[in-house]
Amino acid sequence: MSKLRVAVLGAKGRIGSEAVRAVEAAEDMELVAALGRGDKLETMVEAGAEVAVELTDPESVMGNLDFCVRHGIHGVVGTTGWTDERLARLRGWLDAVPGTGALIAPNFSIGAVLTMRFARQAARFFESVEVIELHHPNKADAPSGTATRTAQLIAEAREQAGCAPQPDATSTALDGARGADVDGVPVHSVRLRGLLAHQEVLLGGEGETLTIRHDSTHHSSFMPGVLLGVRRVVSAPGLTLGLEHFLDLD
Ligand SMILES: NC(=O)C1=CN([C@@H]2O[C@H](COP(=O)(O)OP(=O)(O)OC[C@H]3O[C@@H](n4cnc5c(N)ncnc54)[C@H](O)[C@@H]3O)[C@@H](O)[C@H]2O)C=CC1
Ligand SMILES: O=C(O)C1=N[C@H](C(=O)O)C[C@H](O)C1
Repeated sequence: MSKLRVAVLGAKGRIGSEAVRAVEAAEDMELVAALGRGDKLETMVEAGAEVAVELTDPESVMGNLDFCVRHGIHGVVGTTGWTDERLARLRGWLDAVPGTGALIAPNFSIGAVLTMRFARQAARFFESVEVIELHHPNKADAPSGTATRTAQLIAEAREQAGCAPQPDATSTALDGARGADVDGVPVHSVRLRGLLAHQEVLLGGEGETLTIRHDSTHHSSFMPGVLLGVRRVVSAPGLTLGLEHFLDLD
C-alpha cells in the first residue's frame, strides 16, 4: 500500500510540531515536508505532497491554501480566523480545481467536536446560553475558533427552532463585561498561564442549568483528528467545514 505524502505547515509551532511527530509515527503516511515561516512552499510540490496540514496563523493561512489548491494539494486546516468571506474565497479556489479538497476543522479533538454537537442539540431547549473559552496566554486570537463555531451552531439551532432572543436586562456594563456577541450568543475569553484549550457551554432554563465542558490538557488530543482529516480529505473534494463530517456521529 502506498503511503500518503504529507506536508506540515507551521511545523515548528505548538500544534505543528506535535503534528510532525504524529505524521511521522503513522504507518500509512510519509512526512515529505515540514515547513516553517519563510520556507518555500514550492518544496511541497518538489516533494510530491498530496496533503498539507496547515497550522500557522490567520495572516498566513489564505496564501498557503491558495498555493496548495492551485497545485492540487489537499488541505487539512486547523488554523483559526475564518470568516464567511474567507470561506467563500476558499470555496471559489476549490471549485476551480475539481477533485481537490480542504477540511477546515475549528477543533481536531473528539471531545471538542462532541461539545459542539451537544451544544447544538441542547440550544433550543434553554432560554439562555453563553460560551466561556479558556486558553493559554500565548494564543493570538480571541474568541477561539472553536468558541466562534460553537456559538454559530447554537445560534443556527435556535433560529431554526424559532427561539426568542435571550433574556438579558443589563442596562449598564463596563466594555467587555458581557463578552463578545457572536450571532447573539455571548462568548467570554479567558487567557491563563497553566491552561491549554478548554470550553464551557452554559445553558439555563427555569430552575435548572446544564454545563457542557471540554478540556484539552495536551496537544496530543488533536492528533487523531488531524490524522483522520488527512486520510479522509483525499476523497472529499470541495470544502468540508468541521471534523464531524468525517466521523460517524449518529
Ligand atoms: N483546530 C485545532 O484543533 C487547533 C487549532 N489551533 C490553531 O492552530 C494555529 C497555530 O497554533 P499554535 O501552534 O498554538 O501557534 P504557534 O504560534 O505556536 O505556531 C504557529 C507556527 O506557524 C509558523 N508560521 C507562521 N506563518 C507561516 C507560514 N507562512 N508558513 C509556515 N509556517 C508559518 C510560525 O512561525 C509558528 O511556528 C492557531 O490558529 C491555533 O488557533 C491550535 C490547536 C488546535
Ligand atoms: O490556539 C489554540 O491553542 C487552539 N486553537 C483552536 C481554537 O481557536 O479553537 C483550537 C483549540 O481551542 C486550541
